[in-house]
Amino acid sequence: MKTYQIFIGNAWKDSASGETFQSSNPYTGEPWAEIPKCDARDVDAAVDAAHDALYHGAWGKMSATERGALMRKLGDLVARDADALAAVEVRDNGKLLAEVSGQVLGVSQWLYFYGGLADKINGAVIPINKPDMFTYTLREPVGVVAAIVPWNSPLMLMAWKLAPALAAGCTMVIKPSEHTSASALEFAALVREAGFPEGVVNVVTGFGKDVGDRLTTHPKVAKVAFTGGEVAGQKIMESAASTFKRLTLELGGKSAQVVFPDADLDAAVSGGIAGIFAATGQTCIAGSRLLVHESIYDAYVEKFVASAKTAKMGDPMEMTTQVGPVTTQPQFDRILSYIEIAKSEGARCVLGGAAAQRPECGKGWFIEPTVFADVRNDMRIAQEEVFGPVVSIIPFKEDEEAYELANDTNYGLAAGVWTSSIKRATVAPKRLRAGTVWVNTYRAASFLMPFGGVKASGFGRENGIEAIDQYLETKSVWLSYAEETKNPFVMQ
Ligand SMILES: NC(=O)C1=CN([C@@H]2O[C@H](COP(=O)(O)OP(=O)(O)OC[C@H]3O[C@@H](n4cnc5c(N)ncnc54)[C@H](O)[C@@H]3O)[C@@H](O)[C@H]2O)C=CC1
Ligand code: BAL
Repeated sequence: MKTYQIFIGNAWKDSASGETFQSSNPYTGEPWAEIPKCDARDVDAAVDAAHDALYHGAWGKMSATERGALMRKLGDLVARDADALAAVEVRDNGKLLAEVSGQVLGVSQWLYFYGGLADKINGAVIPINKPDMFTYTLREPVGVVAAIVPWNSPLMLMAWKLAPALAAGCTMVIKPSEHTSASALEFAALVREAGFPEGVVNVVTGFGKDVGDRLTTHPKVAKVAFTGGEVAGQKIMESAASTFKRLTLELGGKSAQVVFPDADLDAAVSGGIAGIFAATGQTCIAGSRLLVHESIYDAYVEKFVASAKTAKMGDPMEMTTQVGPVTTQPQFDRILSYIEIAKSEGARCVLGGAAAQRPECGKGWFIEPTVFADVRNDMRIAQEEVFGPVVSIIPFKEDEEAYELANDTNYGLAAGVWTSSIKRATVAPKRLRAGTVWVNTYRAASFLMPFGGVKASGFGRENGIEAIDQYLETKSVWLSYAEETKNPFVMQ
C-alpha cells in the first residue's frame, strides 16, 4: 500500500480529520493506495492558499512570460517522469498503458502550448466614439478555479483545465475523482519541483458530497471546470448558482457514428471498434450508437462482431492488451445492469453480454465486449449513457433518417460519419448536433482543437486557443483627458 497526502500551499498534509480511504487496482480488484479523505476544512485551506497566491502572493505579481516559462518547465518534468506517472495511472484506473502513455505525454504538450500562449493574451485599445477619452480592455484571470476531474482519463482531463487556467493567470484547487486520486498527487510533486510559488496549484482528495460540494459553494472560488456525469453536473450548476460562479461543464454523451452505404466498410468497422472498445468504452465520446445503412447492415454487423471477438483482454500494463478492466466496482455493476436492461427491451445480443470469465482477466472488473444489434433508438440502451464496452447497432434507410436518429438524444458531445461522398462528408457535420464531428476517423483529440458539447453534454469549450477565454474576465478601462467635465447629471 502506498499512502498519499494532499497538497496545499506547496506542502504535503494529512486530511484535517486524519481519515483516509482506499483506492483499488481494477485489474486485481485489490486496494493499493491510501488516500486522504478531505472535508470542508481542507477545501477552505486549499482555497485560501489559492486565493492568497493570486491576490497577495508571487503568482499574481509574476509576468505572463515568467508564468509561461514555469509551465514549460513543468511540461519538461512531466515528460521526464512520464513512465512513472503512466504506471500510477494504469494501476489506479485500469486503462491501457498503450493509451495512458500518450495521454501523459499529452499533459506536457498541453503545458507547452498554453505556456506559450500565456504572454500572448492581450486586451485591445478601443477607438472609442467619444471625445477626449482613451479606452482599452484588460484580460484578467477569472480568479480561483476549482477543477473537478473524473476517473476515466484523470491526468489528461486535469491538464485540459489546468493548462489554460494557469496561462490565464488563475490559481487552482484540483479535486480528482475519489476513484483515481493518485496521479494528481504525483503530478503535484512536479509542480513544487518546477518552482511554482506556493498556493498556485493545490490538490484535495475525497468525495463529491464533502469536497466537491464545498468547492462549488465556496465564495472565494470564481469558476468551476468540471468533467463528469450529468447528475453531478446538474448538482454543480445548482450549487454554483448561489455565488454566481463561472462554469465549464463537460458531461456525458450518447454519440452516434453514421455508416453510409458508400463507406469503406473495413475502415468503418475499425472506427466503430475505436469508438466503443477503446478505453473499455469509458469515455464521454464513446460512439455507443452505430447507425448503419440497411444495404450494408448485415455485412457490417458480421465484420464488426468478427473484429470485436478477437480483442485481446487482460493486463492493462501489457502493450498488446486491447480491452482492459472497467475502472470502478460501481461502474462494473452499472454496465452489467444496462446489459440486462437491453436484453429485457428485446435488443439482440450478438456478442458478449456478461462479465468476462477469461483466465487472463483474473479477479479484475472485466466486461466482455458487447454488441447489441437491431436496437431501436427509443430503447434505454440507445438513450442512456452506459460508459462501458457496450454498443447498439441501429439500421437506417435514408440520410435524413440517420441525422434524425443521431440527433434524437438528450446529449450532443460527438458524432462520427463514414462515407466516401464529398457531399455527405460536408453536409453531415452541419446536420449533426454535436460539439465534435469526425469524418472517416474517430476519437482524435489535440490541444489545438476545441472540445465540448451541446445540450445535456454541457457547455463551454476546452482545448484550442479559445479555451483560455473560459478563464479570463474582460475589464474595460475609460481614461479621460478632457479639460472639463461635462454635465455630471447625465451619462458621459
Ligand atoms: N464526461 C465524462 O468524461 C464522464 C462521465 N461520467 C458519467 O457519469 C456516470 C457516473 O459516474 P461517477 O463516477 O458517479 O461520476 P461523477 O460525475 O459523479 O464524478 C466526477 C467527479 O465529480 C465529483 N462529484 C460528484 N458529485 C459532485 C457534487 N455534487 N459536487 C461536486 N463534485 C462532485 C466526483 O467526486 C468526481 O471527482 C458514469 O457512469 C458516466 O456515465 C463519469 C465520468 C466521466
Ligand atoms: N482506483 C479505481 C477503483 C476504485 O478504487 O474505485
